[in-house]
Amino acid sequence: MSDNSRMGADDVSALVHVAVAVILGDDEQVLLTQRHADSHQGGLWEFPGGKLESGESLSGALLRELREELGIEVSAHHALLRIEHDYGDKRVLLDVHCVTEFEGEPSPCEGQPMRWVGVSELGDYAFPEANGAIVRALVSGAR
Ligand SMILES: Nc1nc2c([nH]c(=O)n2[C@@H]2O[C@H](COP(=O)(O)OP(=O)(O)OP(=O)(O)O)[C@@H](O)[C@H]2O)c(=O)[nH]1
Ligand SMILES: [Mg+2]
Repeated sequence: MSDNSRMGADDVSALVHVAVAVILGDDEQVLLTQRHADSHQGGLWEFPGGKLESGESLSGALLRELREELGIEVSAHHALLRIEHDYGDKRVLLDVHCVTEFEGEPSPCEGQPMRWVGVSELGDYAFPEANGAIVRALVSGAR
C-alpha cells in the first residue's frame, strides 16, 4: 500500500497528456464548452478536447475528441502552445492547437453547455487554472 516506488495507472504524479482545441470561428470567436459538474475541474469552462489514448498521436486524439464531443471533422489545425500544470491531484500536459478548418456544425454531443465567445470576452469565463496561459495568448493576438 505504501510502496511509492511502484508506478501504477493511478499514480497521482503521472503526467496526463491532453489534446486541447481552440476552434476559431467567425468574428474572432472561439468555442467553449462547460465541464460536467462531477468531472475534474467540474463546472468550469474549457476548450474542447481530451486525453490521448495509449499509442495515439496528438493529432489523432484531437480529431477523435472533436468528433466525439462536437460531431465535427477537423481538416486543418496547428500548434499554439504547450502547458504543463500541476493541480495537486493531477498533473496535465495540455497540447493546445488552433483549429482553422472543419466540416460540420459543432453541437454538444455529450449534452455539455457550449457557446461561441469573442476573444475579448474570455475574461468573463471561469477556466481551470492551466488555461490562464491560453487566454493570455489569445487576448494578446496569438492564433
Ligand atoms: N479538454 C480540456 N481539458 C482541460 C482544459 N484545461 C485543463 O486543465 N484540462 C484538464 O485536462 C484533463 C483532461 O481533459 P478531459 O476531461 O476533457 O479528458 P477526456 O475528454 O478524455 O474525458 P474523459 O476522462 O471523460 O474521457 C482534465 O483533467 C482537465 O481538467 C481545457 O481547456 N480543455
Ligand atoms: Mg474532454
